[in-house]
Amino acid sequence: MVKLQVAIDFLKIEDAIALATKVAPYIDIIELGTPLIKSEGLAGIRKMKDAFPDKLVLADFKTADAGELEANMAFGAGADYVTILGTSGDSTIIGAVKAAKEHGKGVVVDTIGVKDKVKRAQEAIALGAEFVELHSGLDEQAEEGYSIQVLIDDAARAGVPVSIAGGVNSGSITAVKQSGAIVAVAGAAIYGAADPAKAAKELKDLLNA
Ligand SMILES: O=C([C@H](O)CO)[C@H](O)[C@H](O)COP(=O)(O)O
Repeated sequence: MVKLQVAIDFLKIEDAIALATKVAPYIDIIELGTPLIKSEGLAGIRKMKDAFPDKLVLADFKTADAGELEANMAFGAGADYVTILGTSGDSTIIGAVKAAKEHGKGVVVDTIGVKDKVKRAQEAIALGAEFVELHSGLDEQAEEGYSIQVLIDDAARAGVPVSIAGGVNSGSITAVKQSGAIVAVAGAAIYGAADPAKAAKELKDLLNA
């Protein structure tokens, strides 16, 4: 079953927890987005995990250096996953994986800014990442001509466990599922919807169809 991850790009943890409360029945992984973590810090991760002890919580650190140290910070605060940038050196990923093993948690390597996402995904899994996020960030999505199809094609070619993030919505999530991705990440399609619970349920139903 493909997991559904909600990416929460709010700035206040109270707003993030209120959103998560609405959508939790349909969500497998709750992601604290990078802006939320910069705004609320490690305390925000702890508050989210305390509110949802039975959900997987992902801290979207996008770590570029000091992989072991930063991963230890995230796991110590209650995160089940931490993201490390694929553009960082192998030693950064290796350090984070070491921390993950010590905590019984997982590293997700984020390919934002990586040119050859398929190759880096394969390398990251070989280094011990649990899965790789094939990701086009908010700025890239705003560029003219952006299409999530590139990520969907990469996922089908990667042959390793991947998630897809970068404009997943009700129009694209079936293709995301068919690509072989193990996690579909949806941010604005859920938190920007008039009825986030309805939007999350629709995405979950499409994944389960
Ligand atoms: O990770 C994200 C971005 O870098 C800002 O933190 C987004 O949450 C991710 O791209 C998913 O959001 P949507 O593209 O809005 O689905």
